[in-house]
Amino acid sequence: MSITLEVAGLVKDFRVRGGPRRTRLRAVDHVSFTIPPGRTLGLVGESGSGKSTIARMITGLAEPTAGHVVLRDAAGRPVPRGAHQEHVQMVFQDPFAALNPFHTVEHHLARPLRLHRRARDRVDASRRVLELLDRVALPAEQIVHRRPHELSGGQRQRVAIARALAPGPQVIVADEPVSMLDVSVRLGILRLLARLQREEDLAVLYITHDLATARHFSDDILVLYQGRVVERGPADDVILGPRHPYTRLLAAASPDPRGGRRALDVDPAAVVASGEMGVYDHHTGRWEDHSGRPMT
Ligand SMILES: Nc1ncnc2c1ncn2[C@@H]1O[C@H](COP(=O)(O)OP(=O)(O)OP(=O)(O)O)[C@@H](O)[C@H]1O
Repeated sequence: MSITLEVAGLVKDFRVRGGPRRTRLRAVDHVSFTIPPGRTLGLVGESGSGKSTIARMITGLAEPTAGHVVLRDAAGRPVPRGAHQEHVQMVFQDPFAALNPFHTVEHHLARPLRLHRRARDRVDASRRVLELLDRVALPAEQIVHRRPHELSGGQRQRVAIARALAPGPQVIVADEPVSMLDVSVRLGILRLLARLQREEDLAVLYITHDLATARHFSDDILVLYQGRVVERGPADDVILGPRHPYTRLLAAASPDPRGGRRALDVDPAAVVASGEMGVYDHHTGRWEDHSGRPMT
């Protein structure tokens, strides 16, 4: 089954501790996007811009203050809320924290298989566990009885990806899936996610603050600043021809692939001053306000 992820007008407010009652922080401010099957959307923005909060609302770990997360089947019908968990799975930043230190690789994978009725019995579950490990290019027989601390960081993240695949999801939310891994294994994990996406026609939300991998592994990019979308469009257009001062700042501050860091050519104050600017949409080639109306 192919699934499209639709996020419409998503808002999340948090109560600020210690402040006067009713003080709220708007962490996510009317964010909308659609990810069809077989596409990757890169969600970029610096720390605190609201990326993880969006991921948590999509996967049902947090309730939106307003707005909707809708999954649509190939005929455009919404999938009932109760079935979301089976269709949407998350890959977290820290695979060590995401896995239980007391349980073996087999346990981590057999459990979701049984919970989501993807295995008939114990024998079938064991067979499918080996298949899952194969799909994430791990030496199945060698590691199936190991515990998380007996694996390398990259292997742990592959196990976490295998676990995310166990329920047979059509949507994967990958929240900074390589930022805690050794640089030498990052590319391998991103290529694995890209291969799985092609093989399974998955809709992928790739959350990162790294513009270079966002460009390489995403079809489209959405730039988030203080909970708001400020720029969206095809990955190359956004990264190579940024229009919003904030995206320009991000692009200027990101490491030069030839080594070293580029000097900032945008004044951060200009970014703050542009807080009232709208969203630049490369698909339409125009500025829009935050409800999608063209700005003059
Ligand atoms: N449970 C919470 N209670 C109060 N404020 C929160 C909570 N979770 C997040 N926030 C605030 O919401 C804003 C967005 O946080 P979020 O974690 O979504 O950002 P992020 O872009 O994912 O950052 P990072 O890359 O550091 O994870 C931040 O200002 C954060 O302090």
